[in-house]
Amino acid sequence: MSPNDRPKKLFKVASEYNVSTQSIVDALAEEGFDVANKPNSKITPEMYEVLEETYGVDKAKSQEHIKARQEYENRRNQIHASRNESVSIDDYLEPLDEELPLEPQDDFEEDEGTIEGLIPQDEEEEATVEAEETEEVEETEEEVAEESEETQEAEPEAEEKKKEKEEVETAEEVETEAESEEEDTPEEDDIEDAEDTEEAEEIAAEADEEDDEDEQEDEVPEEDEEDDEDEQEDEVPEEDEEDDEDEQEDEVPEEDEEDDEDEDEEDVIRGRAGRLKGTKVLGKVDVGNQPKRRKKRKRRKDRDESDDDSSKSKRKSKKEKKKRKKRKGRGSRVEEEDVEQKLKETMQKMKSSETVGSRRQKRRRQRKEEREEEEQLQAEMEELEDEIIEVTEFITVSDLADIMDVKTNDVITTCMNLGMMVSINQRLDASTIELVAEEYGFEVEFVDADEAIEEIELEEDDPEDLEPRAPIITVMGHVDHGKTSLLDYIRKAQVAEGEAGGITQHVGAYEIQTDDGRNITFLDTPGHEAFTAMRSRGAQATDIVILVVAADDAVMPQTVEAINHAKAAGVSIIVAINKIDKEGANPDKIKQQLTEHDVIVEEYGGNNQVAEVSAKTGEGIPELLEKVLIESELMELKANPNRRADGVVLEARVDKGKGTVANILVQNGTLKIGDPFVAGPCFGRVRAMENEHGERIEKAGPSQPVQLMGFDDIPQAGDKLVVTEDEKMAKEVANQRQQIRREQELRRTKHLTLDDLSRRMALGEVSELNIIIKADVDGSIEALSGALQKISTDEVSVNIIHTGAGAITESDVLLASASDAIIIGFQVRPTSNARKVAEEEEIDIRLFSVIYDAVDEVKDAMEGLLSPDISEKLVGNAEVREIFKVSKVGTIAGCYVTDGKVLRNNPVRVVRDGVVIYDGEIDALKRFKDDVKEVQTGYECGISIVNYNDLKVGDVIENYEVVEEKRKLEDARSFDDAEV
Ligand SMILES: Nc1nc2c(ncn2[C@@H]2O[C@H](COP(=O)(O)OP(=O)(O)OP(=O)(O)O)[C@@H](O)[C@H]2O)c(=O)[nH]1
Repeated sequence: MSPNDRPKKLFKVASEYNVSTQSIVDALAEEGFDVANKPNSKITPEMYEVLEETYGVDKAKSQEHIKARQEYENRRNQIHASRNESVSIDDYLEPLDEELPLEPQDDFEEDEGTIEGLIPQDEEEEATVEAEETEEVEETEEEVAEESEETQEAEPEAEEKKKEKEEVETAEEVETEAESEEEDTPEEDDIEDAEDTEEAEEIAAEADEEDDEDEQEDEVPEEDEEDDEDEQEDEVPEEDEEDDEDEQEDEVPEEDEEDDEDEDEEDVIRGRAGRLKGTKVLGKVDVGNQPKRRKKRKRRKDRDESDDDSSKSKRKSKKEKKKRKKRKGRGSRVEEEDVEQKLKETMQKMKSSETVGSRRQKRRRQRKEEREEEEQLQAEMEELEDEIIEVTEFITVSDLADIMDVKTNDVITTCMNLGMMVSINQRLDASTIELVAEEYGFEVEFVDADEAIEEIELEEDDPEDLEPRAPIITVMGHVDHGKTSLLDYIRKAQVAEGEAGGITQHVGAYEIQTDDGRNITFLDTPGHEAFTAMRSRGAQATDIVILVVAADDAVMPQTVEAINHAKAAGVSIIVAINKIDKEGANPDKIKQQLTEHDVIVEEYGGNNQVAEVSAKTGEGIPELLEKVLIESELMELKANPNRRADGVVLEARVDKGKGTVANILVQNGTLKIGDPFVAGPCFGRVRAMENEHGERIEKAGPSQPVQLMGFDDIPQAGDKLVVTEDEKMAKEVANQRQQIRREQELRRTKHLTLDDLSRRMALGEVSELNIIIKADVDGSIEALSGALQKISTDEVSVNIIHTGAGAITESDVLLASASDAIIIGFQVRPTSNARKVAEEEEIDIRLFSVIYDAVDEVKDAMEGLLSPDISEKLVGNAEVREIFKVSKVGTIAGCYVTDGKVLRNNPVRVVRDGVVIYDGEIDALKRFKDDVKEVQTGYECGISIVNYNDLKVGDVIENYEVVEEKRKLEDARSFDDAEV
């Protein structure tokens, strides 16, 4: 996934642009994006684009700055590196042809070849040995150079130079001492003063090597300038890249002040010296001075005494060779020029070889860098992977700490810093987990506990195995429009005819057969309540809804509700315009009215089939059934009867004789006697099955309703029943589900609430906020839904699934439950039934008297800022039972306190038929003739309201108080964000 496809978090984007989160929020707000100033707020690619436009220039500038800085650093490093490499003499030589295709070793052989010309044949062997030694030294010294380079890169230049000088001095000392065999060991102490022990050891080792060479040289009888030259040559291989110009130049004149003739040779020597590195060489230069020689001589003397004859003779021959060479060099001018020429050529080639050498070094360094880079990248990748933690919601503080590998106390402290007091075993909700994890640099992926343990995977059917199945129908419609009559008619007409004895028992659904032998299954609980109650448990049994509308009536509130419920479930709607036998039946009017609710019948160019029927006469019913079958064909409803069955529990109860029985609708596969199954948190084995006629059956195929026995416990309507491989598995899954259900019941609210919204958003569970609006009048509904729809964000869109005027009913609550919606009531109240169901189903009902309060509250919830400082609390209700008109005083309502209590000083609202009609204050609260401060439930009282005399019997006087709520975590968080 490209980074642009994925929303970024606000705080990351802020740090990317190096601006405050508030600035980002403001900038986005200007462009119409509403983003909460929370670190974890998601910045979508679209917002990111906007920010790129706003801050892109700054970002580019800062990137340029970074780039410039990097370039500067690179340049600086290069200078360092090249200084280390180029301590060579090359800098003082003519520029050389880079093209020379030379490998160092070959070059060297070639060099030797060239040297051959000037070195007598018998010296060739020695020259080769020397060359090999040089190679070795070069290799070692490259490594040393690399190390020293690394060290030096970190040092300021001035210091570095100083250090180099110190090194030179140290090395000189080392070298000087190294000349003496006896002093070889103690010298290491000095070397340790140099920057690297390892390097120093090498220095020592090389010093030893040089000793050998020097010894050989020293055996030359005449110790004069020629000796110096030899020495110089021997030193050459050890010249370090780090050597600096001055040092190099200083050495030479010191060594060879008088020897003008050897000037060119000196150049040559410098060239060779440059190729080989090592601070020790510089020491050697000094060693070339008198004291060194003296030491050498002394040592030679010692050696002479101890060495055996063979070594003596060997050295002698070498010395002689050298002597001859020198003398030869001196002997003729022409030869000298030749030598000069040859040496120059040699140097050129050597220079090339050196270039190759340094290239090799560069390559090596490059490879090293590449390797390091790769390793770093790898480490980063691993780190990134490590950064994502997978947790289930409601993990305890200590478990979270364990997963993040931090101390529990630290997590507790972090929570405190975030404004939460938590204990070690406290379970954290999703948004808190995310916030805490973020503090430790972790990204959270929530794993659904249900998913985590769900072991039953329903395998996909091969399309070839699928066979058409009967459609499953639910009949819905407004009260008294004829749902039951229609179902009854169909049942009697279609079932009673075909089956002897008709339907003898209630199995929640029944199958009918049309004249041409095709089956239709009807769920026999009409109305959307049952349908929605089932759906609210995650089960959808219905394929098609028959929407019954009485032709002599009109599209009524429950018709609209039924439409909304069906649409929310994504179920096809077939309209049955009933009671066409009645006078005044006007099917066209119904069709027209339905279009207003997006149910457009075919003749009006829509997709909804319509049948005009009479449940009384049976007219049009065959056509209706035909249309149902056409619809089911269009829907290609198919199932595979040859597999393990799955289905849905329609209802369950305990039967005295049979034990737990449940009505099951088989949806796929074939359910057989003996099948082990799991249904929600229950499990069992099919002991017996009966059809709707009370007959025992051995098996039941797709779309077939059965009454099933064999449960270990009572399942709930809507639980999914799945046949498992064996009973053990069924038991395991059921147990796990039980555990999860228990935990879920303990921990989480069943349905979405505004308080819960930000948490659910953090879990990624909510992408739309479903709202049901109930208000006093249509005008309020429009205003409210318009305002609410506007606050949709990219993250969460506000989806108004149902609106209606009047009190909040049970049906509204059930729809909210099935669609995971919240209910917003504007100047209306829930009916007592609705209130009860809402409590059971944990549906969030919010009541408002000001439209903008409603909008603000939803907006705050979406931004995770919910928990208003001020809220209303219902104190009690009093029902108006009698009205007394008292002149000069006004209307006094004789009331009965139905619940809670009525307090004299609290504000009141007058609610009529679930709709708030007045909001005001109590003028007088009386028990008999006494003014009282409060009246408890079950007592009668007299209430008069300031400036309101229009009270009627049946009104409810709602007594409420305004409470100030403590700020919650979200608020604390928002303060923190403001500081970010
Ligand atoms: N004339 C005539 N009367 C009908 C027809 N269908 C239903 N009725 C009558 O309408 C009344 C209500 O019918 P029900 O079937 O109870 O209506 P319902 O929609 O099931 O009503 P609830 O169960 O209260 O929701 C009954 O008195 C029926 O006899 C019809 O097609 N024609």
